[in-house]
Order: sequence, then C-alpha cells, then structure tokens
Amino acid sequence: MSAIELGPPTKSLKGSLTVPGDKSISHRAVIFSSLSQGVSKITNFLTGEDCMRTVEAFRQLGVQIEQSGDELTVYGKGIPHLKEAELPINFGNSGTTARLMSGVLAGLPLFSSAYGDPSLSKRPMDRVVHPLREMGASISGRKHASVLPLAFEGTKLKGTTHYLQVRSAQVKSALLLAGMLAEGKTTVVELGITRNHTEMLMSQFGININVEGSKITIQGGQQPTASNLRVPGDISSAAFFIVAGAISSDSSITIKDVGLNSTRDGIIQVMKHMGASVEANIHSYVGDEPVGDIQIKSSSLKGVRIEGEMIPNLIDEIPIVALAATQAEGTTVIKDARELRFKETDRIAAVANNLRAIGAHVEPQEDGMIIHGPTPLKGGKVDSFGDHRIGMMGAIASLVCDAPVTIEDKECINISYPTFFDHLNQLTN
Ligand SMILES: O=C(O)C1=C[C@@H](OP(=O)(O)O)[C@@H](O)[C@H](O)C1
Ligand SMILES: C=C(OP(=O)(O)O)C(=O)O
Repeated sequence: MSAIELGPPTKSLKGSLTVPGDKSISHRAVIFSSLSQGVSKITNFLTGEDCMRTVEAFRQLGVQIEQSGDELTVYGKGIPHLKEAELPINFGNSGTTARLMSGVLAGLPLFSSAYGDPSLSKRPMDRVVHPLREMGASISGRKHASVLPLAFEGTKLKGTTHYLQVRSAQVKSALLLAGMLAEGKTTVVELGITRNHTEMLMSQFGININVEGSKITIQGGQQPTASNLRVPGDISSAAFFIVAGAISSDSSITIKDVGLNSTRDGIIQVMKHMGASVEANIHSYVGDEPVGDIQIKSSSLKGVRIEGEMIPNLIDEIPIVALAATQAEGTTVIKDARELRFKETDRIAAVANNLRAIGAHVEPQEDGMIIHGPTPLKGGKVDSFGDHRIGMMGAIASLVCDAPVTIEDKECINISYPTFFDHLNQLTN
C-alpha cells in the first residue's frame, strides 16, 4: 500500500479523454459469454481488479478465457459443460461479482465455495441468499449465510416471484441469472428502476425476457448464445472528470464514447441541475446501450437536493458529487442514500470525514449528508479506506485545494480505474 501527494498549484483541465469500459457491463459480458455456446469477443473490457475476479471465477468453472490488453475471447461451451471449481473462488473486493455469481453458483448442479477480501466479507449477502433460498437454493455460511464466505450445494432451482426488499441492480441480476438456470418462470418485481444492463445483455445473448416497468419475467432453462460486444466507456469513471472539469478554473474537456444508459446518467442530470456547463450527446448504440460524448467546462455551481428516484441513478457517483457540492453556492442535501453505508466502505462516513479533514462543511446524516458551500479547501490527508471511489474523490479534490492532498492506499483505485492517474496527468498537462 502506498500514498500519493497531489497539487497545488491548481491546474486547469484541457483536451479529450476516453475512459475505460463500463464496470457493470464488463462483469455481465463475461458472465453471459461464459455461459454461452460459442466464441464471444469482448472489446474495451474493463481490466480493473473487480472485473478480473469475474473472469477468474469462470476460469475456475472451466471456461477458456483469453485476454489480450482490453480484449477478451471467451470460448463458451454451454451451461451443461461447466466444471466444478476445485478451489474456493475469490470474489476479492467486488460486490457485483459476489451478488451476480451467487445467482449463477446457486443454480449450477455443482458444489462451490467463495470468499472475499475483508471489506467484501462485511457486506450483506442475505439480500441475495434469502430470495435464492426461496427458489430452492442450498447456501450455507457464517451468520445464517448473511456474509461471505458462502458454500453453494448447487441444486435445481424452481422459478419464483420475488418482490425485492432492497433497491439493487445486483440483487435483481442475481435473481434473473438464477431464474435463467431454474425450472419454470421467475418474476422479479423491483422497488423502482435500477440499472438495466442485465436485461439488455440478456437480449443481446439471445435470452428471452419480458420487461414491464419494474416487473421482469424470465422463463427458466434458457441457454445464451455467443455474441461480440464493445463495452461503452464507464460513466461512473467519467464522473470524476466531469466534476473535475466543472470545479477547476479555465477548464474545457471532452470525454468520448461513454455509456449514456438512462438508468446511469444521474450524474449528468444532477450536474446540470447544479448549473454546470455539461452536454452529453448520444452518437451510437452498442446493442441497446446508448454511447456518446460528454463536454464539460468550468462552471459556477449552486447547491441542490438529491433524493428519491435520483439516487439509484447515481449511487456510485455520490462521493464525487459531494466534492462538487463543497464548491457550490448554498446547501446541497443528499438523502435516501442509506445504501452508501453498505459499499466498499461506509461511504457516508468516509466522504464526510475526508472532506471535513480538508476544510469542507459536511454534516453526515443517517441516509445521506448535508453540504454547505462554497468552501476553499486546504489540503491534507485523505484516507481511501481501501475504497476506489473515495481515493479518486481525494485526487480530484487536490485540483481545488491550496495545499497538497495525500491519498493513502492509492492502489485501491485499480479496482475500477487502473489508468486514472495517467488520465489525470493527460488532462492537466
Ligand atoms: O449491478 C451493478 O453492476 C452495480 C449495482 C450497484 O450496486 P447495488 O445493486 O448494490 O445498488 C452499484 O453500486 C455497483 O457499483 C454496481
Ligand atoms: C459499489 C461498487 O462496486 P461493487 O458493489 O461491485 O463492489 C462501486 O464500484 O462503487
């Protein structure tokens, strides 16, 4: 683990950038291509540590996956040809791998066991274990199987109707994957819309599903067929530079080929609402996923309320939006975001403590935070708590601090954005 010291002098951001592939889509692309019959090529795959956990999981299940840079070739032999993993599967730091793979492992006729790093081992797994058990899954583990490590007996699942108790795309996706492997029909009724990449990729890989608003139905016993896919750029990674461009002076940047799925574009809506000069234009589609360019210029921001339906649409962007709010005129209120307490670290506490440490006025709340701006930031120490999004928030904060910012454990940024510091240098030089 090492630290990095950044800034000042404050620099402006200029030029254009292509961010790495979307993390959520990269995980799902590996899952569907590995379960497919036939060869799939995935380009612009995110090679961050989290997505590589999903690749390794399928390698352990006997799937041949070749990697060359950000290109994967997946030689799928079909669901019946998957092999039992001889060793426990390591989900690392990745909540998406843990939840989605639980849906897969519960429905394969094989024994498997899985574990995670200390952060992931604290995150709730009962949100997938309980509904999977209703389908007949046999899953055991500590604390009534509410946390990792978990063991999966691999039983034949029965299609079931689920009324979700948490608003989570990971839970929805786990149950749709289990439903695809089950006998009969599975229906998932969500509490509200969440990111819909699983549904889109199911269609692309030849799986029939029916989506009516927040009710999704899938017939069991379906076998995906191979498909080639170029992963759009990750809007959650782009978000760091969207905010950087808006809060630093004399900046003007373009971020190219970013996924602009309407279940993920809350960062654009909220920044516009704050008064940012940001424009996003769709130029093409990958399957059903819209892709486009985002232009950002230095802006005068104002405080806003961020709550309710907006939250799932920018859940991973809240740490960087909180930084933007420290530079906005007036008060920003973020609520209905209690889920932040169950991420790689408690992101409400981590954001509040770190931003306060560098001079911001932030009041943590049970389900969000209140930020009073604008405040000049003075620099200091930012503890990433091993959380990639907190580390990147600290690095972007250094652009508006009048003394250096030191970010502890900078390596955690490799989880989702291995080229982050290169891209920051590229735009600030
Ligand atoms: O489905 C996904 O790919 C994700 C869903 C979100 O989690 P929840 O489903 O827990 O909200 C998000 O925070 C995570 O980074 C990725
Ligand atoms: C919460 C995140 O990821 P995961 O749940 O997959 O660990 C994230 O990337 O911000």
